[in-house]
Amino acid sequence: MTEPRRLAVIHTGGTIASRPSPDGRGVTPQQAPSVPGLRGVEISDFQPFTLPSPHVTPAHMLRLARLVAQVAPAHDGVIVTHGTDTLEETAFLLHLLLPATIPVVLTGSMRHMGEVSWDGPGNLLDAAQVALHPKTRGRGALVVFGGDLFDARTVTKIHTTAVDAFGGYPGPIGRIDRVGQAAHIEYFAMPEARTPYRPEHLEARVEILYAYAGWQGEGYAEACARADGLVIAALGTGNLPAELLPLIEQTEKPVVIATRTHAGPVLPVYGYPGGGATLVAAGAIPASFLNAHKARLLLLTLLSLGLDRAAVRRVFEEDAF
Ligand SMILES: NC(=O)C[C@H](N)C(=O)O
Repeated sequence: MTEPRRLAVIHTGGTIASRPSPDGRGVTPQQAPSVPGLRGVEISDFQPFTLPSPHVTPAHMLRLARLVAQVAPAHDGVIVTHGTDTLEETAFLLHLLLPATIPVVLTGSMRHMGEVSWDGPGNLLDAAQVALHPKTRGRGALVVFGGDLFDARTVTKIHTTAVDAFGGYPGPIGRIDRVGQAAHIEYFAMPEARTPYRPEHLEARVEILYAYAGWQGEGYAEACARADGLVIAALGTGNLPAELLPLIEQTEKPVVIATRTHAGPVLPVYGYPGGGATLVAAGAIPASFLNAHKARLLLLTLLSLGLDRAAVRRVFEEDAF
């Protein structure tokens, strides 16, 4: 007889654990779902917290990363159920903090268990089969949703209600389908080696500012005074209105320039005041291809490790994440 494979399922809340609350005030996380239809798999459930994902903080993510590292050696795969609103942030932090040798797959649902179109069971089964599959070894944290497999660095929530809620440029790195009962899993690229970051805490303060036509820097000075570092969701390839240039020139703290555009890199192309080239010359750090909220988590991790602005710049420049 073959040994059963061991799967750890870590429940954290979200719609996948939700139902309408008895008081009629709306849908809330209540009950962890179970993984359907897996034969020859021994499941251990863990429930470190049960939260809607807008309530999840970097401190919860750090706790979760430690729990995954703790349970992984005794299991063949780990899945994490999570609310979809901040799922990509938790996935990216697990990617940053855990070695790629731990197969950890995050999933959730867009419809709750009381709805006819409840998408929890399919996503759970997909996540479990992906986590346990030999081709998943060495890929670290992944997101599985609607049959698509996503890299934690590029995945993002692209729809507020659709069941295929996740995407992001350049798209999925793999796919799970079924032939009869058997899972058919393909990856479109080989895994990459990388070294995880190991912060003791995530207590640095990093805030995000969102650029818009006509922004004159309102809120910048206040955010800069409070925070250890800033991320700006800038325009296009990382450009800002001219008024921001002198503010950034005067800032000693790291200012990372991401983009509010949904795909593509931040590059020092434009030389008009506030153009990307002038911001970089003023000391700002381009976020590469990370969206603003993932750039924030990377900056938060690096500042919590005590890196200075020059060292932070190198990490972003070298895509060392
Ligand atoms: N589909 C979901 O899970 C959304 C929910 N608001 C959450 O992120 O917790």
